[in-house]
Amino acid sequence: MSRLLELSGLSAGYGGVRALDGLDLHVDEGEFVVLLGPNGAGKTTTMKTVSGLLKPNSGRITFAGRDLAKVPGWRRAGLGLGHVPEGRQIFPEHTVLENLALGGFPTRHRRGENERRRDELLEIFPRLAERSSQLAGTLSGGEAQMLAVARALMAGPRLLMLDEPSLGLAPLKVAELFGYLKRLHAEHGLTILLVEQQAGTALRLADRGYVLERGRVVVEGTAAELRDDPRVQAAYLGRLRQESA
Ligand SMILES: Nc1ncnc2c1ncn2[C@@H]1O[C@H](COP(=O)(O)OP(=O)(O)OP(=O)(O)O)[C@@H](O)[C@H]1O
Repeated sequence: MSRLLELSGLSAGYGGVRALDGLDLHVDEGEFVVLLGPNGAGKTTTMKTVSGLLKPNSGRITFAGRDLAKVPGWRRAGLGLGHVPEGRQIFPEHTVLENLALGGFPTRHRRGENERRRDELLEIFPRLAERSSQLAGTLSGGEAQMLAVARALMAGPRLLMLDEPSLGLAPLKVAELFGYLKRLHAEHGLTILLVEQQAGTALRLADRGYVLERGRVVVEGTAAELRDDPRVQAAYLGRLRQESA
């Protein structure tokens, strides 16, 4: 498996707040990797520095063999970096189809390619097909989250980063959304980096994971290793039990 994303010695922060403190992690092509950790550990900040929303203070981000230091944020989607940020950020005044069309914008595909991709995504997310002309602002939370994921996929990313997509969703909707992610990974070979508070669910889907604390990696391993790790169990056991109940 070839290395798709690599962060080495990454430090970043907000004014005087140090959010990432020498972070090292990687995602290989075709992997499903999860980032776990308590509130404020630096998970969202990690994604923001990768997508270019926040400039790191030091360290290096390499994507598909390319140092991202000199690649501005707005060009990173075109390189194959898809980011579904916390809070979805779809365009509420536009329809489902218009949101999808805007998602295809960063990559200049051949004529017809965006339409083909859109139709494929509407097949994967039939609920969006049923609501194709509905305004995005009137979708339910679960539908809006699916639209945010589908919109990011319109650009044909090599890596899809998702920041707590389960936030605010009812358990059944979380299961449905994660079912789609699993399928996109298993059947379409999509590489995924997922930030998730629901550790048990995330570790059932992922190949590998990292636990962050205070901007550093404190545990890393395969999903099975993380599930068996006493530190992960101590931090997440209640949640793991709850989720598997
Ligand atoms: N815009 C900001 N201004 C100042 N400090 C910030 C800002 N965003 C995040 N921080 C701080 O940076 C640290 C890391 O935050 P981050 O959002 O990356 O954590 P997280 O692991 O994603 O947390 P959560 O699980 O609560 O979303 C925290 O201490 C947070 O308070």
